[in-house]
Amino acid sequence: MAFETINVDVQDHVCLIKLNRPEALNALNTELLSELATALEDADASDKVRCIIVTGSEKAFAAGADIKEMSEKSFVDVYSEDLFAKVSNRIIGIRKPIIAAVSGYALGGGCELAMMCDFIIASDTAKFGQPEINLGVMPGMGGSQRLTRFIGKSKAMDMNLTGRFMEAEEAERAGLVSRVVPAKKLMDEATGAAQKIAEKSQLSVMATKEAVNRSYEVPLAEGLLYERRLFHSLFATEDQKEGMGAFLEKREAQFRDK
Ligand SMILES: CC(C)(O)CC(=O)SCCNC(=O)CCNC(=O)[C@H](O)C(C)(C)COP(=O)(O)OP(=O)(O)OC[C@H]1O[C@@H](n2cnc3c(N)ncnc32)[C@H](O)[C@@H]1OP(=O)(O)O
Repeated sequence: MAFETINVDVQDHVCLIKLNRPEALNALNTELLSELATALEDADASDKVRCIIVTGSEKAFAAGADIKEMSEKSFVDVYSEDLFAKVSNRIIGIRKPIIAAVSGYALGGGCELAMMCDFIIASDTAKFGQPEINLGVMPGMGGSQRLTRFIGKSKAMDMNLTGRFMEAEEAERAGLVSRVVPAKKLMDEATGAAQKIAEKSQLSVMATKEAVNRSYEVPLAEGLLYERRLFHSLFATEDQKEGMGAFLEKREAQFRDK
């Protein structure tokens, strides 16, 4: 499928989705959000893809929702369309792992998009923020909820209420970002991580993603039970026999996703 606002490339089982509206710092308009969700769903359904990377440009992962597009909307428009919720639900429904490779600005919806991915690898130039407060609104795609769970109330309040940007190093310390690397090495680092994931059994990868995400939704006892059930269920797979057998035989495992 041909897309106008994103580029999609699949190599070695890794699908790279690059946001491509440089003239607007990858501002998330309706077209881009819809193309992104479609590309993610395509990758999720493809046998050729085992891990997904979402990235932007060196200057901007995404500078937020498209303010030009939003500026004329009324309550009735945004309430009826509910665009951000619809797109968010499509993104969080993806079962394969998604890495956000963030360089430059990840603001508003850009920061929220990165947080919907499974983990964030940032370049040392990355800047995260929820500056919606400066526009007379507030986050509408998870910035008041996910950010608070990721970095705690105090920092989330600070970012949401002052609209300040958080540099990569602080974001790593706060737990928003898993690794920070020099800008030039960002894509190598993200691709390396994606390839590592792509070598594992898809069954244990998907179950692990499901279990970690579950921890944000349910009390600990329920989460632990969910984890245990998934752990037990993996013993019904050939990949469990292969993984443990390979360890004992001191060889590389050859997973078949069965
Ligand atoms: C999803 C929700 C519901 O949570 C809501 C949101 O996401 S609201 C949006 C939140 N984001 C912002 O408020 C950030 C807005 N952008 C900026 O503050 C600045 O552009 C910057 C700090 C990221 C970069 O500044 P600078 O280097 O000076 O570049 P600019 O000249 O400002 O931008 C270049 C070009 O891009 C356009 N642009 C940037 N961001 C957006 C945006 N979010 N929507 C639409 N267009 C955007 C900007 O207007 C410039 O275009 P031209 O004026 O040159 O045509």
